[in-house]
Amino acid sequence: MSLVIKGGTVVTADRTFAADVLIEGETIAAVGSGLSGDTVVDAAGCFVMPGGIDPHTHLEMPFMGTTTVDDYETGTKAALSGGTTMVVDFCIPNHGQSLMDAMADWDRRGEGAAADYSFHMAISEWNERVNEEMTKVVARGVTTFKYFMAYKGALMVDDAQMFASFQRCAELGAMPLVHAENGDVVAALQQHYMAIGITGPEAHAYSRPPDVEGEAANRAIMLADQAGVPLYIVHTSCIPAHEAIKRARALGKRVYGEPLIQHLTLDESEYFHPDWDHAARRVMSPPFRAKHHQDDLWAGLQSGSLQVVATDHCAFMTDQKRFGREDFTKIPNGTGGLEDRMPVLWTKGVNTGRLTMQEFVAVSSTNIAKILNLYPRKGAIAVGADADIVVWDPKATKTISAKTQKSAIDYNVFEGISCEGLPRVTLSRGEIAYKEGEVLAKRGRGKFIAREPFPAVAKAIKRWKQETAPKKIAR
Ligand SMILES: NC(=O)NCCC(=O)O
Ligand SMILES: [Zn+2]
Ligand SMILES: [Zn+2]
Repeated sequence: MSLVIKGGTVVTADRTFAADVLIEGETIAAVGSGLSGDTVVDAAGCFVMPGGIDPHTHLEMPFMGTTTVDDYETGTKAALSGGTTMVVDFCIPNHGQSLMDAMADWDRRGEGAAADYSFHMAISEWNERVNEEMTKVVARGVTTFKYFMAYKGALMVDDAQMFASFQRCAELGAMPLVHAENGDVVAALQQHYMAIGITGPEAHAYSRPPDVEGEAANRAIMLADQAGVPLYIVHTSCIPAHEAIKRARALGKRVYGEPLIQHLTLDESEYFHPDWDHAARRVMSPPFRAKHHQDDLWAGLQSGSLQVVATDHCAFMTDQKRFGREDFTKIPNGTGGLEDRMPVLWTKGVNTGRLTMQEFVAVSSTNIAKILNLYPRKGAIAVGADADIVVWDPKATKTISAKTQKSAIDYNVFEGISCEGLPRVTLSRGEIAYKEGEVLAKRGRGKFIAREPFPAVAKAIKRWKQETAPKKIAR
């Protein structure tokens, strides 16, 4: 069976051109003019782009005493409805749990996926067992490890643990990802605000100021450089963290930054809202920032110092947020965004002239496919690539509302935002997964995508370090 997407304009990260796209089975068989197939998808007036890849989600994740409500089924269906065809989710072992046991838990969760997915593995302790198990994790196709520099007493790791584990990443050709916030300072500031009686969601923002993120970003960059690994900094939300990344890149370090669609479009005033529920629903870490940080993040995407737009989709219901009614430190951290990332990014990015269409494709799909070693299987409109494609109607409009969303969450942090530019059809490995308002993809059709390590980067960094290492003077 073949399918042809006819009459559209193909947009990739580097080109825009009129072409049909022929799909045979799960992959792209031809890109050109006058193609025909058994099934025709009409793309007249539409852009045909690689499906989005969201590299930062927390589906059915136990966290802060509760579990996120979007599981792999509802989460990936929400993603498909918004033009995202792949997610990379965080596998987070319980304290003391073996990495491979945790992976088995996440494998079970992943069985519900309607779209393709992959994992990052969190490291929240360091010992011989973890050291050895990292090899098995990489052999399983999970080549990125996540380190939380915050969440003291729970997931947080210290510098010695990170450094040892980053060195192991270097040996394995794996890449570390960091949540960059100084967890000791956050914990102290949280205690301070509770002690002086500022117990509401506004204190969440007060206790996590931008410099706390900037310091941790700088520290993680230094540790990665000393260990000889590339580094990916998740949810880069503010000027100090972005400055750290810019400085590192200007010095030739392979450091990547990932702003979230929330940080690009929403600001800290949300936490000052008089309605407690409204403010608490927006509690996530790092918090939304003052507006001038947004301009800086957009500039990073424009200039290439930031490469990827993600969501950190971590959906807690209002009732779960209310666990922190008397104590903001108990509000589960996390917001939604999977189905809104692409429409909001298009509306606030392409429609305002902040991003070109090619830049949109780059930051929503192709760049992360390259960074995670998924390219060109994912993130490309090219012969042989998986047919993960979005047929994007730039004239279609909607106003975001929790009432009509696919996600299981009972509110939406983008509520009321009018979007112009939406998926008409989303294809996942050649199958029509979403069409004009309806998700057609079934639970369980999503596949786990194993990824290869990055030995070339590790080798290049190692070689350069040898080249530039301090040398004994022969006398
Ligand atoms: N971001 C957030 O607030 N929740 C999810 C966990 C994390 O990524 O820090
Ligand atoms: Zn985080
Ligand atoms: Zn996260």
